[in-house]
Amino acid sequence: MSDTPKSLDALRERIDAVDSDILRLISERAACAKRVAEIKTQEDPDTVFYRPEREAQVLRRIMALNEGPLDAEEMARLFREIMSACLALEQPVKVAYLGPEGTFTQQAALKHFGHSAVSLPMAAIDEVFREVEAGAVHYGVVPVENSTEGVVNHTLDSFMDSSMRICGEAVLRIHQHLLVSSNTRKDKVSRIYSHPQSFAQCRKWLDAHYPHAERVAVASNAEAAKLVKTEWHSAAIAGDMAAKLYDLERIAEKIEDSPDNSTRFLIIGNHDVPMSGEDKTSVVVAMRNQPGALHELLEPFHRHAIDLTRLETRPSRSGVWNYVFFIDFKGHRDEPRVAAVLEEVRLRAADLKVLGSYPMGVL
Ligand SMILES: C=C(O[C@@H]1C=C(C(=O)O)C=C[C@H]1O)C(=O)O
Repeated sequence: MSDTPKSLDALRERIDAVDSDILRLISERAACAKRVAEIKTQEDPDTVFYRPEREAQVLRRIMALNEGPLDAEEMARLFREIMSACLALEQPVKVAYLGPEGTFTQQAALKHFGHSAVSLPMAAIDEVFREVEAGAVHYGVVPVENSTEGVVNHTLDSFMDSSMRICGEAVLRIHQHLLVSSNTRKDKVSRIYSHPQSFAQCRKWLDAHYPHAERVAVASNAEAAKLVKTEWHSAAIAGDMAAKLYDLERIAEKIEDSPDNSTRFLIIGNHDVPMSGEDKTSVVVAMRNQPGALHELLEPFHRHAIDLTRLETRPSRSGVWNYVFFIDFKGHRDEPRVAAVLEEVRLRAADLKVLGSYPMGVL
């Protein structure tokens, strides 16, 4: 900016003027979003205002237009919050997540929907599914895979019995910290609480730094953080949200063994999402138990040059030696190429369920 003023007073004056512009523009944007909501209501009185594909497009556009000095992700996060606030004017999105409060899943929910969403903690993954199914909330957020520890089987299994659709995904970088309370004797830590996944993600660090401490697995990191408050010889492994919520001190930060430790979460809802331009599709397929079944299943994807992003095998609950495959791939079910593959797979499979086509995670 060549016309940036030089003195402190002049710069502050300039910032005030820019803030007035930002304020006016955000208000103008909010008024437009309100008007969109009115039009949607006229078209369908029971409409859900939130549109995952449109929000993904807005964020991608902002990231592409951004020229700095803020980086594109930081800018998109700001716009994420503006959209969240605009939407809440009409109807805050209600989201159930795998709780308790302070878990990484809550962090993922707020990252995806913004802080104006109403987030409600559930005690178990199937409860999240049930809340969405019952219409008590608009969406649910559940973890599905971690880059270090692999798949969350419980989430995949829940899809087998449910008619819920996948409406989005969110990927979160996971940083684990060793936390203590103000009562803890830091030199006397003999017990560490955490969720089994977190222990697994920090195994080498723990072996090196606390080889003799007892490791006690609990239902969530937030639960671990809570327990530490009551014991002078205990510490917990958990993330930032739990540390803040329970007012704990980090005595060691980012103790995960892998520097790019991340977890993928799925947004579940009860409707199909239109194309956003960069989408993924998730399906579950049951194959007849015969030689070459997996090859037969994957061949159409290869022939149509469809990019598989994940393949998981789970034992089917019906029949001892039958397997089901969870497959994620790039593309939307409304694209002719994807529709053609799905049709071929349907003919070869004992059963095919499309869990959803949804925008690839933006943030
Ligand atoms: C304004 C709309 O409704 C909601 C708000 C959006 C926004 O603030 O940009 C985007 C999509 C919807 O979640 C819309 O559909 O365009």
